Amino acid sequence: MEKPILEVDNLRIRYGGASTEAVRGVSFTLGRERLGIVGESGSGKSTVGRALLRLLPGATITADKLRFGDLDLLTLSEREMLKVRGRRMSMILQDPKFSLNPIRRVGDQVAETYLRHFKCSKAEARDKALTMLEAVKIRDPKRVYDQYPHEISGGMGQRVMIAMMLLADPDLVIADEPTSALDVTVRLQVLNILDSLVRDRGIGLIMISHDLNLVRNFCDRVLIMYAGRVVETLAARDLDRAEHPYTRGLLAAQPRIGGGRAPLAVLDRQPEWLEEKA
Ligand SMILES: Nc1ncnc2c1ncn2[C@@H]1O[C@H](COP(=O)(O)OP(=O)(O)OP(=O)(O)O)[C@@H](O)[C@H]1O
Repeated sequence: MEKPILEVDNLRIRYGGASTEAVRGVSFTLGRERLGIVGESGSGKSTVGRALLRLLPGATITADKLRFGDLDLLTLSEREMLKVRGRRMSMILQDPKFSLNPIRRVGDQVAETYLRHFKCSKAEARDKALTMLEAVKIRDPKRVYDQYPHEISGGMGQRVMIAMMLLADPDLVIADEPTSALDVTVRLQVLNILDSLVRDRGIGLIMISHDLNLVRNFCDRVLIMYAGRVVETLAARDLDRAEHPYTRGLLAAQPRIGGGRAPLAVLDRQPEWLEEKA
């Protein structure tokens, strides 16, 4: 069997000063696949994603295992972590506006990412950046290269972020609600690009989302998180056969087109869902 890209065992995260853990014993492995993490707001999805990149200043992260390829993410020095972040492991966030520097041209920011990771001339980095903008289906890459972030649309911005990430050729991409700020057509384009990364480049992709329909259609497997723990893991195609009452509740709370005017189900939470061994 192929070695997993990521192995997470009993991951626990406590924000400084918090009385309870935000993540309570999460375990999963990731191969060259699309893994969805879903759950309501505050269930700990983003905290898990950021912990993998060790982007949680002030939080305490413990685990029985937190391995990324041959690296132990728990013991890696910050200096070594700098080589991993953005190079071997990347994150795409919901809104590219917060990730791009507003006062620098888009293309220069992409080229700079390449210069940061690889030794080459500025002209080579520019060529590489243009190739990558083209690879993410930006039609006029030379024009976009010279634009500022406020001059491009959200969908274009998201593709620029993906281009930046691709330059480094990562093994793992964590996409945190990457399409929720996009309209449906652009959303599909961005999903297609992410999908081809998994199929053509063999990366592992973690897709953090609120959207059960999205993960059902896009992912291979899904982790359902509730109050900091994984309550259920299942193949995306089996989502409708989920057994945990929380997952069933989430599914029942999805609005359906053509579903008539019946009131939406309200999730009735049970105290035992909070217990570590459900
Ligand atoms: N920087 C922080 N400091 C303290 N507590 C935090 C911080 N970030 C998140 N939390 C807490 O950790 C818990 C998990 O939050 P997290 O953002 O991971 O959830 P989420 O499932 O990703 O939610 P959302 O879908 O709204 O992004 C929440 O209780 C949240 O209030």
